[in-house]
Amino acid sequence: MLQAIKFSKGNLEILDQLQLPFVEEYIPIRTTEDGWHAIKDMKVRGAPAIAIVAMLALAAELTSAVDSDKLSQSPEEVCQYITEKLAYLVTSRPTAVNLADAARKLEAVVTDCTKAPGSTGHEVATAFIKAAEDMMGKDLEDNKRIGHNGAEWIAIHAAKGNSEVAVLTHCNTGSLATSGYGTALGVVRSLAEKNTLRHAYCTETRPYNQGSRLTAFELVHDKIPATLITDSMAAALLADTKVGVNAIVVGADRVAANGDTANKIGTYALAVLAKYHGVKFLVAAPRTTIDMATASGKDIVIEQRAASEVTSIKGPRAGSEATDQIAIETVKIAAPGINVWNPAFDITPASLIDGIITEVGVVEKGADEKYHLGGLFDGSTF
Ligand SMILES: CSC[C@H]1O[C@H](OP(=O)(O)O)[C@H](O)[C@@H]1O
Repeated sequence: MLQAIKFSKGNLEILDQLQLPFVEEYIPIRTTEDGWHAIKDMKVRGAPAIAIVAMLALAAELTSAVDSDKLSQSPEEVCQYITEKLAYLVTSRPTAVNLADAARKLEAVVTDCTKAPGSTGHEVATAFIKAAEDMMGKDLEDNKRIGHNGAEWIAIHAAKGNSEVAVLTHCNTGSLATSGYGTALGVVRSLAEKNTLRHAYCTETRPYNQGSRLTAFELVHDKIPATLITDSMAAALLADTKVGVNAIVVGADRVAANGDTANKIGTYALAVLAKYHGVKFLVAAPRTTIDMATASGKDIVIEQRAASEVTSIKGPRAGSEATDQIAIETVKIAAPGINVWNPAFDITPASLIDGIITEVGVVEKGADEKYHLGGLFDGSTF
């Protein structure tokens, strides 16, 4: 399986996603500053992946101190250090909730450890490192459950009697956006594993091109029958009855308590198209992406990114050989001087979402046409 993140014996490496799919290079992340910049620069991206890399960057830093016996600070001092570093890491990207959720949970772990009678600074640091590693393992387990739950739901509610389905996905939500397998792309993988996938379609996802560079890379790697389309082709694809798209499955960066969902820019447009064409629209996300503290989509901060991501594009020169030394070049593609708007995400209202696929099950709206997501956390839904 493709691995965006490798963590072993305190050493963290990430696959530099700015160079994919043409160059596969793992780069070391040794400090929280390395982690912050890798997330900000989108060398690693994807809501779950940025949370995992942020926590493991701090874990790598602490491992270095623990292993070299430099950690002489008191439990309180180590806890304070971790708290400050977590607050710094959370500033790297604002929209995805997973990062803030992970920081909150792991801060609670170290706070509890600090309060334990006779605890040491070493034990507080070690508790953090273990919790960060455990988080990565749980994400992979959750993704496989999301994949299964989504594939089962689609077979029942979207296949329209067909034994195989065609699905469209947006952005990258696979092994390159998580600890492995993926969320929405995990549903595609599960459909393929169950031999119920007729074809997968992926959008290029301008301007960062997570779809054409990353999702297409994963689908080709896994030999899943798939076709790349430009974002502007989605409407024509849904209108094509010969293709017969059964469902659109996307990921999420933050699902608000009412089900409104922040996801990659272009998601909202796909949801409107799905509603118009009677195609099921599904959001796939672990519960770590569901933010019960945010009431609705209007309360979600949308990250604005640099104009250069729209006015230029990166890749190897056409015709250059696929070698390890391939040169990634930058090409300008917009008129100098034009203003640019580059929101990284948009909000899809819950009214356009037919189901939210989680690791514990697929949530649908109640008789009141509203999502009641609290039951995902107290066990009352599933
Ligand atoms: C499972 S990835 C979730 C989500 O994160 C991506 O955003 P980005 O590539 O900017 O980090 C995209 O919105 C995915 O759907």
